[in-house]
Amino acid sequence: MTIVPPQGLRIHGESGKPPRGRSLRATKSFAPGSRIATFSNPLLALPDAAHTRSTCNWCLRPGVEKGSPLPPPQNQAFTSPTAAPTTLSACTGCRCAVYCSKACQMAAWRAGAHKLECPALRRASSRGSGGGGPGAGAGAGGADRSGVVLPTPVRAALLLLLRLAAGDEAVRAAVGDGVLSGGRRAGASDRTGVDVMLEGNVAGFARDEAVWKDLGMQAVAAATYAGMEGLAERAEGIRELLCMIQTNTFDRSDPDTDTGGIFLDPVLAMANHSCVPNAFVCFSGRTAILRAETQIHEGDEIEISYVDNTLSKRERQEALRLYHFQCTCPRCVDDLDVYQVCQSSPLVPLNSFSLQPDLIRLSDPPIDRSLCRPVSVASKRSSGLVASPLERARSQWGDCESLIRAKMFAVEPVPSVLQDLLNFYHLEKQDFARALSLACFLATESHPYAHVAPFKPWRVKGVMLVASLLSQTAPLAVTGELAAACTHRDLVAALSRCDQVSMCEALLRLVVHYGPMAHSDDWEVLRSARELLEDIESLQGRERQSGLLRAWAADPKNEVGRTFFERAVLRPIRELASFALDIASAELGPGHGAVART
Ligand SMILES: C[S@@+](CC[C@H](N)C(=O)[O-])C[C@H]1O[C@@H](n2cnc3c(N)ncnc32)[C@H](O)[C@@H]1O
Repeated sequence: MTIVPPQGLRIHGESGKPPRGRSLRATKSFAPGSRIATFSNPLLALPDAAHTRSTCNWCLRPGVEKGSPLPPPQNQAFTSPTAAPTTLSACTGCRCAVYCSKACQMAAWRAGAHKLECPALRRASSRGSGGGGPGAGAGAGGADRSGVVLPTPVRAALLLLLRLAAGDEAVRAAVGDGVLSGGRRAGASDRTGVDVMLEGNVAGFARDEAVWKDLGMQAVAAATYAGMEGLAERAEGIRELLCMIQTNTFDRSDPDTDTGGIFLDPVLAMANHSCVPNAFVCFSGRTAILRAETQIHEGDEIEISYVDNTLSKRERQEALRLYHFQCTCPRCVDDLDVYQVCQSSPLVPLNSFSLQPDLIRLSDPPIDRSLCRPVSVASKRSSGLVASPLERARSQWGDCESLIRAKMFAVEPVPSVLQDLLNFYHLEKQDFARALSLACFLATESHPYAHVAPFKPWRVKGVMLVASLLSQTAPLAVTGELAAACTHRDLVAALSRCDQVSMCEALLRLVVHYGPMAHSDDWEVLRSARELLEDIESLQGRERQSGLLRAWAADPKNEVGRTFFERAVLRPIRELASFALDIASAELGPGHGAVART
């Protein structure tokens, strides 16, 4: 079995060799936003336990299981407005895995080893019904009448174990033979010339007693369901396998498109981490796409960020603990904030076609660090225990105040708190005008500094959200219903003065331009934008505005098009954004609930 890295990439270095083991290197240059490589034959691509019944277990498309009640309405900004939910049917053998078509079921049976997994899942259902089987406490999962849903790492280990025992060479190259025997793992490089044996950081995991114990329970569960129980050494080998899974598996969750799952490819797993990465990974079904974030030259190491790299140093280091290394990237060494990273980024000029085309402002932001005190508990993660987005936002508002005084709107937790409040207005209260004001603020004052490349998925999604909210407020403004739906009189008045349709069209043109670089041509967000743009283009009487916006999109320096964009799009977006902080302070600050009415 020869593992060949995709064209444009090679694996460099030796496993376990300080300071960072092997790495991925570019064998040619890549421009920002370009596709470096596609990985479409992964070792593992599975829904996580929470999504096992709401995702096709082969193509990973979200859907609804036959006979289940429809889920609550999705965030319409990110899903195609005309798309009907995909129907999923359960495998009649295990009653656990669900598929969107016979073709997917067949593919999973043959290529995805469901043939091996199905009897093991049946075994798990019969032992674990009631949720009490081995490993049931090791993560999400549990049993119901439809068959057991195993915790994600247990199912991943089970599948790899079964494939290994069946002589699967790709699995053997990645995890070695020792997993089955408990002995030292045999190197794959002896046979293939390319060492893709996955790093497990076993000693690092073993240092944490609680984690080690949990991995041990998961190993016993996987061995039991695989029918391999009994050998203590084997459970040790499987615990090592679980360490490899933890270290190398990507989380492909995206709450905006309702996807959740894991992905493992032994070549992509060779990419090391940096908090100022030059590449990023996105997922489309069973495929991972590696894209250049900055200009990459031949010979450069490809570095991705394993964690949300807009977080503070302390939070990034906390999130990186799972990987057992100390990050020495320039951002960590000098403890740079997102504004400092942005100021020195070579990507700033790309923003001339964006919602923040003022390049001087990006390079020299109008912030005052002296007004900012250290944030005490800023953590998106630790606040996850708080019940609702609104409560979470309220609990963190205190940490935002000094950052807001310093005008550092791109530093966490400000963007997360405003996003939570936006979601509250959008999805719970359906106050689209207030949600729109917050979305305009984030898209102009936070996202461009935190994600300098305008093709970064988070930026594109932020623009799409503004467009989608405008598509909801525009008809309400025409019928006069906006004032009834939103009590903020000045905001409603400002919105009524705007040419909302032109604003929406301009934003959709940005999404359609950057979407393929952010992700792929069949990205849900892009599909949604194209549909909406088609609807707008078919509207009568807008030929002049559409012509000007087309000219601006074709050449952002075009004088006439640019002037129209600035007057009809940018200026109103800034005006709508100007209400955002008052809205937030009225809703989240002391005496909250006294929502501004003027
Ligand atoms: C997904 S693997 C990456 C490939 C790995 N270097 C190898 O040889 O298998 C993740 C592991 O690589 C190492 N690693 C990744 N980024 C690193 C960095 N910036 N500095 C030091 N070690 C790093 C850590 O051991 C981490 O747990």
